[in-house]
Amino acid sequence: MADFPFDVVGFDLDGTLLETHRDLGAAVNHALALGGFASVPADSAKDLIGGGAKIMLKRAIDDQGGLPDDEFHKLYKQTLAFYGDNHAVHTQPYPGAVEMLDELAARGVRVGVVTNKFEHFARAILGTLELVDRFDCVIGGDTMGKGRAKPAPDPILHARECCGGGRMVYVGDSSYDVRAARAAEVPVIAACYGYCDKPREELGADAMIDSLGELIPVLEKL
Ligand SMILES: O=C(O)COP(=O)(O)O
Ligand SMILES: [Mg+2]
Repeated sequence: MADFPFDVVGFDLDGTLLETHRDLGAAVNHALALGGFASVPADSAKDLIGGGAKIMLKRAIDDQGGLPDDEFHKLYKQTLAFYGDNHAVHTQPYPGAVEMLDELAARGVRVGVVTNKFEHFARAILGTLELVDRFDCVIGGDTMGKGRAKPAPDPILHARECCGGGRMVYVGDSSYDVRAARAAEVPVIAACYGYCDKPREELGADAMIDSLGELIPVLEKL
């Protein structure tokens, strides 16, 4: 509808649209076990998410003394292989996600995913959950090339272009998201129910939501 204030809404994936920490945690724990490290409790996995799988595994291993690069790399590959086979065992959309996407579609708003996950994982998960066709684009941490994932502005700007341009807002749960949106000069909403790596007031978003059901009313007031 013409009076909606945004033409495009960009969404982060982990901790914003999808609750993914149990599957990500299982992949990291698989690699930690192979490396002889202690596993991370499922809830603590939430604190490791935001910068992509490599940063997630690195944080977990560095907390236990670290590893030389070549050994780390082997475990990183094992993490990816495990996650590839087990990407949507426990993963599910947050409550209200589907209804909110329906509502945006009914209003003619275009939607894109901008995640730091590899694009093929994001597409596979959204495919398994039968959500992938709802998005006009899926931009992963590898889509734009090295050094151009969030917090760089590139993937958000690219998503806007893929969605036909216009007024965009971005929704994400971590400081990577807020920094990327700021760099892209796009307003940003913090998903405070997600895997926030900072206290909510310190994220520096333009508005905060505690559930996806709050998003559309918040956008209408922004
Ligand atoms: O997998 C991660 O660590 C980050 O993914 P996100 O950008 O969708 O939150
Ligand atoms: Mg996230």
